[in-house]
Amino acid sequence: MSAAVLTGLLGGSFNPAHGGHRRITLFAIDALGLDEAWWLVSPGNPLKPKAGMAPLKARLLAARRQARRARILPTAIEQQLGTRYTADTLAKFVRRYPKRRFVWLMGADNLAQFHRWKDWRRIARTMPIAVIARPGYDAGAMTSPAMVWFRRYRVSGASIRKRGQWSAPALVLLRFDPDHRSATAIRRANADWAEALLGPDRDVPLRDRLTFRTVRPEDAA
Ligand SMILES: Nc1ncnc2c1ncn2[C@@H]1O[C@H](COP(=O)(O)OP(=O)(O)OP(=O)(O)O)[C@@H](O)[C@H]1O
Ligand SMILES: O=C(O)c1ccc[n+]([C@@H]2O[C@H](COP(=O)([O-])O)[C@@H](O)[C@H]2O)c1
Repeated sequence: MSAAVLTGLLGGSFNPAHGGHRRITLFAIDALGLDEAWWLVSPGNPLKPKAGMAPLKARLLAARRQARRARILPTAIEQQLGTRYTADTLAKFVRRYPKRRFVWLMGADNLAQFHRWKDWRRIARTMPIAVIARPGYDAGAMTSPAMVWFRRYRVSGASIRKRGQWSAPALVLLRFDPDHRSATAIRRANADWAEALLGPDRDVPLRDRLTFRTVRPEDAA
């Protein structure tokens, strides 16, 4: 019997996607022995303001560019599922893809505020979580309320590599060369990135922009 496909999930605003996303994802694929990763381009992070958030279409297009020629599949599946909260998305995922196994990936900035996410302990019980070090956030992540709870569930990357031999909750802390890139810095340097990317489509009303065809995880090889 062949082993289940092991897929990493990196949720994000991707406003816009940048080389740091690509690099941390490739690093996680390697460190955890993942077969692939899906980027879940969020319709809207529940904890982030809507102001300044580019249309989903532009964020997905930028994500596709960043993911080129890598085992990374950008998707707007939360838009299709109608979910905003990660706990709801992941509950649907495990029902929808029973033959896959998933690992939730996130940067240390998200571990620092993970205790503010809806049903964060339920997320932790749904699948292992791997946290990638991020400059400026590692100390806050280590002392965060969620990390206090996670301490007893720490495992090594090697234990994720041994497919089928782990169960959630499980937390892996991944250390590597710090990557200083951020979407905030890109927006500061180029506030019009989405307009430029959408080109002639830029005047199409948002509701029509959202009728674009998304890559669906089912289409993944
Ligand atoms: N340079 C980085 N190092 C480690 N993790 C990162 C890095 N950039 C993004 N991430 C992680 O990737 C995921 C998606 O990030 P997101 O789309 O919010 O980008 P961002 O650069 O953090 O954006 P913003 O600056 O707008 O907050 C999050 O889990 C985030 O922690
Ligand atoms: O479910 C929540 O309560 C929740 C709160 C904050 C962030 N998230 C998710 O965290 C992921 C990272 O978001 P971001 O904006 O930091 O890139 C993205 O998938 C969000 O939907 C989820």
